[in-house]
Amino acid sequence: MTNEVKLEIRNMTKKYKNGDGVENINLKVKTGELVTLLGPSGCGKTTILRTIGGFLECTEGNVLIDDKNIEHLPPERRPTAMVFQSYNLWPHMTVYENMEFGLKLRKIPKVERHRQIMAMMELVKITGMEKKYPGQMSGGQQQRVAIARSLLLKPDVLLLDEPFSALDAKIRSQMREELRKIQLDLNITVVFVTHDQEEAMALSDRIVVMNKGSFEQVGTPAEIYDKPINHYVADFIGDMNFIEMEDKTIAVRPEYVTIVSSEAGGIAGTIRAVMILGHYSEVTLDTEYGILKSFIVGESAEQFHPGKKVSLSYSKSIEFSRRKGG
Ligand SMILES: Nc1ncnc2c1ncn2[C@@H]1O[C@H](COP(=O)(O)OP(=O)(O)OP(=O)(O)O)[C@@H](O)[C@H]1O
Repeated sequence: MTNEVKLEIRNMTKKYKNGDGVENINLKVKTGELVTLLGPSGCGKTTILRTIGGFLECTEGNVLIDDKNIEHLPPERRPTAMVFQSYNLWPHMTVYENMEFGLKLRKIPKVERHRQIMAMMELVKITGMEKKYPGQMSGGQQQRVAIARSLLLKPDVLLLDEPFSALDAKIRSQMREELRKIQLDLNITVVFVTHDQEEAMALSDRIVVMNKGSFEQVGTPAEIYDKPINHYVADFIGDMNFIEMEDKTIAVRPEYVTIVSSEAGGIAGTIRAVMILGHYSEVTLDTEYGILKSFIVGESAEQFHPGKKVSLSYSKSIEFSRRKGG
């Protein structure tokens, strides 16, 4: 990643006729950076991606790549390429033909096309599948073809709209890792859309947390996780306990909650349930602040059973004032 700005969205608003859309969006993405738009369904992630790709017109504001306004350009003339959730491969073309199509349009000579396609197939690990049709491949393989096809166009900015959401959990995390590696190796600038916070945390240089058409917080995964700026972000990312006081809310991650014997002071609680989740256990407790959770690593959760009276303390917390905490 470098410090130069590759993509800039400046004061962008996109409103649909019914009033839905996104408002006053500002974002700078650096060359080689992977920025993820993260938020619940309907918050406007795809709308932003489509305005960058040229599939939607901004109502107000600009989209710039390398400081040049690209708004007058149709999608195919923009220095962007988009990969969709549904792969969008041409079913009547082989893998090879799918990948070759864009290069032909760009008048790349045949020998050079072949060289580039073979190298790209190797990069995304689909070597040997060039004669297959999309219908003869798994979802993960088809998405590899779709990503390869986009990368062959050497876009300045690659736009990925929930590319892995149709894949099962294991393939999904594998694809995520591979994408990140390719993206770093080739130093590609990526805007990635997902509603999956784990995917966003695992992949991104920076995450934009969205809510109802605007940005709540922009930051590195660690900043978003450790220093959420408000109740919404704290609640949306990871697990969080909220302890409501008169004038403020104290937010505590369950991994920072420790359970001790009831004589020890702190917040009194009664164990409600213990769930062993592999490498850690989730203990839920009834307290005067409602239900609170603690994550415990290792075997120590075995000493807790429902009904046991205990005491809670926490080592790290974030405070939101009630007024602006929202
Ligand atoms: N063509 C359209 N006409 C009118 N409203 C639209 C149109 N497309 C999207 N919307 C609305 O704009 C808002 C943002 O939609 P968008 O698809 O950008 O959200 P999203 O965050 O990508 O959601 P998802 O995760 O479900 O894809 C939603 O309220 C949606 O209903």
